Amino acid sequence: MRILVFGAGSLGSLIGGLLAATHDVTLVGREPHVSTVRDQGLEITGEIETTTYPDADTTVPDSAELAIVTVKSYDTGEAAQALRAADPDVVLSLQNGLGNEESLSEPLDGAVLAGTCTYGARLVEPGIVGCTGVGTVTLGARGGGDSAVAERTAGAFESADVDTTVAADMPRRLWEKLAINAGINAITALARVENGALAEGAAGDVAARAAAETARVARDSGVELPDERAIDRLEAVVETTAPNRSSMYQDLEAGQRTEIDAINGAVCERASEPVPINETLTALIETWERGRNLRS
Ligand SMILES: NC(=O)C1=CN([C@@H]2O[C@H](COP(=O)(O)OP(=O)(O)OC[C@H]3O[C@@H](n4cnc5c(N)ncnc54)[C@H](O)[C@@H]3O)[C@@H](O)[C@H]2O)C=CC1
Ligand SMILES: CC(C)(CO)C(=O)C(=O)O
Repeated sequence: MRILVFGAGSLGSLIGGLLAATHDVTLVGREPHVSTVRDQGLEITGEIETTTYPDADTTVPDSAELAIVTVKSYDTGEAAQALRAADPDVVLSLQNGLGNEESLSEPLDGAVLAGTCTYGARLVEPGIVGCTGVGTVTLGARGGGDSAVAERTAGAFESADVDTTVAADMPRRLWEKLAINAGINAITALARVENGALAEGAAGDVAARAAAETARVARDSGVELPDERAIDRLEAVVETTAPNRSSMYQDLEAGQRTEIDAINGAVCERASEPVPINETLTALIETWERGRNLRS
């Protein structure tokens, strides 16, 4: 399959690098990473050790069967505009947060699939990406239901040994992942603690309330997600990722913009009643970003 990965940072390089073992892959990213990959191949280290040879460029090729989007959520609009030149048959977002599929489907004609990914990735240096956790890609029709396009796409991932599940309930799965990120990311970033610090105590209670608020907004949006399920999933991820620094904590440490708008901000935006925990977390992270001139 001719695949383009838009956003060859940590996750895009890992997934694109793995897919390049059996597919014709182009990584679209920034210098000096793309030149290094073109000249020397992409080295994957950590829990998976291999080198593959995707093509790499700073602009999109003129066609693609599948475009996988792995930019940060605040860059999705720009990615969608850039992808118009490739006119991909199918577009798949593996990003965190809510709203990415909507931003992609507006300017693009191809089918847009929703996805989540529990692989862990970190760009170590140009040409080298670390796999910090072997996980699963879950994908399916963005509105839910069966999808032959999703089955074909999953087949392409499986043929490259990327563990993949096709789900007929992607809206619920996106909200479930959102509840986990809404509970963990901003709190660990503000308190400068690893995920495991939320296993007990006051911060853990606040995280559970953020996840429960998210579940309530999901139900108001027509997605069946009980509070208990959202909190159970949150607690399970806190336990399995206990030593991790959340992506938002890492963004704050690096002085970079966060995905707050697509996580806690997305809960606030869709809420028809007050969601005080999500509102507070959003306001605090936004204030930090403004102080750093990271948002207008
Ligand atoms: N890193 C991880 O382990 C995981 C990340 N995610 C999600 O995946 C998404 C991406 O995360 P990361 O890979 O960590 O971020 P990242 O910042 O490492 O990668 C994004 C890359 O996109 C590139 N990019 C942005 N706009 C571009 C443009 N117009 N042209 C070319 N390149 C462009 C950036 O330069 C950057 O290298 C986020 O939504 C994140 O929450 C989800 C699961 C795991
Ligand atoms: C699941 C979790 C919270 C793992 O750290 C994550 O997705 C993130 O950090 O963005």
